[in-house]
Amino acid sequence: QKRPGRGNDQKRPLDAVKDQCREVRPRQRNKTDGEKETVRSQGDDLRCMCYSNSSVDNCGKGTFLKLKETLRLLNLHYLSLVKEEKRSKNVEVSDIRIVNGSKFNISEKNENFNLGKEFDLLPGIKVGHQFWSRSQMLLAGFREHWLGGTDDCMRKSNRKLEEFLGHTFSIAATMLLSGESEDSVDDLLEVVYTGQGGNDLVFNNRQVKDQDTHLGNLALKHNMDHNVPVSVIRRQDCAHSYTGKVYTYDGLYKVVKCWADKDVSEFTVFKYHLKRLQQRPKLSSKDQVSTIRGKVSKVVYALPGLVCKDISNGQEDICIPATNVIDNPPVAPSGFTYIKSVKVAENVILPRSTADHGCNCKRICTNRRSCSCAKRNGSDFPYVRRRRDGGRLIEARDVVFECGPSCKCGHGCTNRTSQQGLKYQLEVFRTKDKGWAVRSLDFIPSGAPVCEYTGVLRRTDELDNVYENDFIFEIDCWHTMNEIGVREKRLCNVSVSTSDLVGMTNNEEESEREPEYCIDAGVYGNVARFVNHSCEPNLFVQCVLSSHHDVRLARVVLFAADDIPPMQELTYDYGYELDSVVGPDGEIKKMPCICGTADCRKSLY
Ligand SMILES: C[S@@+](CC[C@H](N)C(=O)[O-])C[C@H]1O[C@@H](n2cnc3c(N)ncnc32)[C@H](O)[C@@H]1O
Repeated sequence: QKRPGRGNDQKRPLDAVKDQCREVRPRQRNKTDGEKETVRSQGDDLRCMCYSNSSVDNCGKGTFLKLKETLRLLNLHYLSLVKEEKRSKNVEVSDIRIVNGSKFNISEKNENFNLGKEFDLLPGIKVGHQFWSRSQMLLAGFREHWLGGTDDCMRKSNRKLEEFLGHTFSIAATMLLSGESEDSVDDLLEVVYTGQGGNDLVFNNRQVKDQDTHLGNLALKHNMDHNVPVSVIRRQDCAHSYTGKVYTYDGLYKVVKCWADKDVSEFTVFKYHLKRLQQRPKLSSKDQVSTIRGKVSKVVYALPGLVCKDISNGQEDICIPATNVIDNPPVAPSGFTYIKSVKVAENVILPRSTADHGCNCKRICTNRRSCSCAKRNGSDFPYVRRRRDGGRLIEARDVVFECGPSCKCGHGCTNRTSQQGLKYQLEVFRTKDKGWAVRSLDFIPSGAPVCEYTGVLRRTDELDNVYENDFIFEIDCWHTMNEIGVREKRLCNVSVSTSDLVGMTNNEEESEREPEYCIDAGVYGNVARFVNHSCEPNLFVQCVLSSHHDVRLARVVLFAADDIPPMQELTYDYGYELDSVVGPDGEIKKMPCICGTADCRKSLY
């Protein structure tokens, strides 16, 4: 009888993305798509692109996934560049270098990654969508120009303009509000924007000459004259972002007025009064907190429905609040005891860490040729660390060998990234239909460890309450390495030296058996026990070995597969094989999946 368990089909987020991204093509619009239409707004006629409902649904969902895949590929590219930067002093990772990288030259980007720029609803990019760099916006096709506030469509999109408006003049498609040069009138519904040009970009950004009516400035006037709305992006500082900035899509604005003015130094500047289109989706107050300011302000965000200040009872470095705005009266999560690290069942013996497990590096491991832990990872370091991002896994692997108790390096070594405890402010919250769930109040960068799955480390064949227990995680590292069942190997170009590993068997029959050990979080567990399943998850499961080399007893750590904005539910793919769960009556058990994603498999198992 197969038991409920997880980890059968651990997705390979980045590898899978690499294949799929090749299929991404510029969006082909059908005839009914993108027809000129007059939309009533604030008493005026506005001319903008309008998609029929069905095509918004079809393209919107498909494009959303393509966008996610493109951004994953971009993140992989970024982390690989950071690795290169660490190895060679001549390589510096800048946003522009990311775009100019071989995989991402602009022409290839246009063919493979540009999702199509429109003047209205941008497929795949909803109001509130956050970008972490200009390169992300560029590669997603959201903007076409690297610099400047206003992205006029004169150069690349004349054909589109002709199709759309019958004109060949420039139109602004997107504009960036940096919060630096705008007038004080910005209440999220109305903005007075100062045009572009004439400022010292290299030194202090001050106005050094008059602005002229070229490019973006002219384009914005055309928007006003011809009633074409412009997509507004707001830029904010954000410590978690690798560029130090976050760019939030704030929807469509109409240019209602423009005029020439004098700035404090008496140079001529152009001013544009913009009003947000009321019929477009609004940022909800929660989103405004989380997206407009780039991260959740803990003062503004008072955690409605707080039922427990810290489910870890002070065990974690960062408290984990629980909220419940669903039940009446609201209840707190119960029926388990929080444990920060794995508890080993009495009849399980964890191998002892011996000197030959450890590396001899001093302080931090940097030399991939001499560090014995790096050698086990295919003569490479699996993590990179930049600034204070705490370390990020470049790509999902069959297994990651981290430094451990026998290593001579210190606790700050990047090759101990998953051992540093919680780094993000997580919240357990009650959902309408899936019980408890987890989200983060902080931005989580892709590749960052989110939490380890803790519980009691048990032999799988000794579980007693298996049919009622939803919290069992089977440790299937060995199965992934050997592509047993539906599991797929990760990172095919990295071969793990099996001579180092314990728990391996050459006996085919034995190796095909179900995982021998599992982590049972039914009674003892941590925040990971509340993370739900999704068919399009934003986390992935990574097996990690740090204090021993027995793959059957590997640690299980959840990592971010994407850049995850605040307030988004955290999920991973439970990876059940279909029809693999058998009930006490011998019948196959089914559990419908309600993750709600476009590509939902409709069944957990
Ligand atoms: C590890 S627990 C996750 C936390 C759980 N929601 C809770 O309230 O404790 C796994 C259980 O959550 C529920 N669950 C998680 N993801 C789900 C999904 N996508 N669809 C339906 N139920 C889900 C199922 O009942 C599953 O057995």
